[in-house]
Amino acid sequence: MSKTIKLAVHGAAGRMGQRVVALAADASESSAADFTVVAAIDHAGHPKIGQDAGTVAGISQIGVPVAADWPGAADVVIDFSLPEALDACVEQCVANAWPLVVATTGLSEAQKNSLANAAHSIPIVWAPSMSLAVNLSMRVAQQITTALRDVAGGLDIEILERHHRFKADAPSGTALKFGELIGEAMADEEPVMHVHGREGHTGQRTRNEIGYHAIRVGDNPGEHTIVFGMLGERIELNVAASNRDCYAAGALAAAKWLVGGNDGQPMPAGLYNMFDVLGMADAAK
Ligand SMILES: NC(=O)C1=CN([C@@H]2O[C@H](COP(=O)(O)OP(=O)(O)OC[C@H]3O[C@@H](n4cnc5c(N)ncnc54)[C@H](OP(=O)(O)O)[C@@H]3O)[C@@H](O)[C@H]2O)C=CC1
Ligand SMILES: O=C(O)C1=N[C@H](C(=O)O)C[C@H](O)C1
Repeated sequence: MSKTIKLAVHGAAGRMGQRVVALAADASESSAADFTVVAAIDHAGHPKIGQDAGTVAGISQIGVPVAADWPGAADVVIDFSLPEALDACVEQCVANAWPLVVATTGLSEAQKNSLANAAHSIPIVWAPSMSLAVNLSMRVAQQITTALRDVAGGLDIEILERHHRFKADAPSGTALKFGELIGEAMADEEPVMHVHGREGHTGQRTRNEIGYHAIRVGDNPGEHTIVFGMLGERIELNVAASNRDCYAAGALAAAKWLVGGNDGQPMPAGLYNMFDVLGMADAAK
């Protein structure tokens, strides 16, 4: 029998943590052959503490309780938690030399710096969206921006994102990443301004701004629309999740990549993203 990857899930009782546990452990899922869930970690006060993580995730029992303690051994950790929970997770991974996938969004600048520091000693994949379709759309958005940035009459770019009513951060990490990449592709002499919503007498829109609009409705698992507006026509690039499994599957792919790289060798310490995992790091920008 081939060796499976020992996976610890941080934020295991949450919406995303449950889907990671389910995809990693459910025998009907193709990725289950690769992983053994060895720890399902959440905070000590969580009402699901002590319950079987498989049951919590809506699958059959996996013999691993949701617990606040870290395991004695793991090959890799996937984190879908809260910004305030992330620091302890990073500390554990550094102390134990565990590779880490960070999916949590809404991180502070200090937390981004400490992730970069931690990546001197362990390999980390950090991305605001683990979805293949989203990451591919980011590359497409860069290409559209490059192609149209000097169009006669000018180009206006606005980012609309829709998420479920429970989401804690706005705009989404994905929207901010779209904006960062598009801003680089705008490559104007003037600095890009990131404008969050508009209200009142705003005056005319300037050329060098990117607008962000965060919509919170019902149970939407995540949708991003990038509007490229010109005089006379527009392009709308829309990427939408039907459920959370695109993110969970992407996180598992990232975990597998950290442990086995592209050639079966573990990835060295460093800060990686989903472009690296998906082989899109060098895609035309
Ligand atoms: N990169 C990507 O592809 C994606 C990223 N995300 C991001 O992942 C994060 C989680 O999303 P989601 O699953 O919807 O959120 P949830 O709130 O459903 O899940 C977070 C889980 O972490 C728990 N938690 C809180 N504090 C701690 C702690 N100190 N230690 C361990 N666990 C803790 C929460 O418990 P409690 O409920 O009691 O607070 C909850 O069970 C968000 O930042 C979201 O934006 C989401 C989807 C895709
Ligand atoms: O909270 C969510 O649900 C999601 N958050 C991520 C983000 O902030 O970009 C990714 C995805 O859109 C779902």
